[in-house]
Amino acid sequence: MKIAIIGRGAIGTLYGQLFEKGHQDVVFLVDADRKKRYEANPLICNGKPVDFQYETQTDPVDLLFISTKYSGLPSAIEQAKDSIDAHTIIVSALNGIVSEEELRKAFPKNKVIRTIVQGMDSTYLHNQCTYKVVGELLFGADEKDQMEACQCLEQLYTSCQIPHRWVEDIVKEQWNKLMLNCGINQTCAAYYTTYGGIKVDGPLQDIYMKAMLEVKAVANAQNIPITDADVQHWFDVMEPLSNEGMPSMRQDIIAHRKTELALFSGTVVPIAKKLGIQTPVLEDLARRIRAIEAAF
Ligand SMILES: NC(=O)C1=CN([C@@H]2O[C@H](COP(=O)(O)OP(=O)(O)OC[C@H]3O[C@@H](n4cnc5c(N)ncnc54)[C@H](OP(=O)(O)O)[C@@H]3O)[C@@H](O)[C@H]2O)C=CC1
Ligand SMILES: CC(C)(CO)C(=O)C(=O)O
Repeated sequence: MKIAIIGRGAIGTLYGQLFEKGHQDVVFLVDADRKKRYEANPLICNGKPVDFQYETQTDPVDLLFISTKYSGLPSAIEQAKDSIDAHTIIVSALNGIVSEEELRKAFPKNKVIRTIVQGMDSTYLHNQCTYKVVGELLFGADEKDQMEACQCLEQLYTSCQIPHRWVEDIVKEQWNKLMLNCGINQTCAAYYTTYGGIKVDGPLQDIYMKAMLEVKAVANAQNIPITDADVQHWFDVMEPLSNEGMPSMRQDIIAHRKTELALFSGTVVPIAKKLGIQTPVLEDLARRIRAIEAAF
């Protein structure tokens, strides 16, 4: 399969390597400046140089895999235009639920398959990527005409030995992950804390919990069946994480990068308002994060 990846950071590097190990034809689509920069400074992954191929444009690919942060999505869409055609399947590894919607608007002839990547410990900073745990990829159809594309992805991920699950209800799974991100990412970011700070009983854990429950209420009002057991599950998943670890949004704040707030409270609060649901905790977290960003 010919695969183009846009976004050579923690996630793009990890999946680029897995696709290449699975003998796929992988190219990273980049603008001219990045091409120059990437070719001059080899990427180091887990201590070894990685020789990816970088192009500004290529013949239409079978799969377009987008792994920029949300702030890079508009330029990734522009970048992709000349390297896809109607047969190209599009996958977005971005957190949240809106990147697929934006990609469907930009590329109405293509199958954009809802996807979640999770559980990896990949980090990327200054041309260095490290990971030990590859995590897993969840995907699924939210419309009937996506079955053929899902079958194609199932074969690809299996042949590349990429841990994956083709799930029945991908919309529910995406809201479930969104609930975690709205809670843990935003609380750690707004209150300058790590996983350790929200694992102990106290006001921060309360905020984390209340933010998740607000997302659950918004999901349930749209008949998306998130349960209390799903909320509890995230508490159990987060428990063994190291106290010093921190979610991506807190890392963005430390690095003075624009956060992905638009994917979290920025997505849920407007939906809640339309449904007449109160979301005071999500709104307060958003205010705090905007204030931190404004002071960069
Ligand atoms: N990291 C993780 O463990 C997880 C991440 N996610 C989600 O996955 C997404 C990607 O995250 P992550 O990999 O951590 O992000 P990174 O910041 O590590 O990587 C994003 C990369 O995208 C590149 N980029 C931005 N715009 C363009 C463009 N127009 N053309 C080409 N490249 C571009 C940047 O390149 P440059 O460096 O040259 O500016 C950057 O290296 C996010 O939505 C994140 O929330 C989800 C689950 C886990
Ligand atoms: C699951 C979690 C919280 C892992 O840190 C994540 O998705 C993120 O950091 O963005």
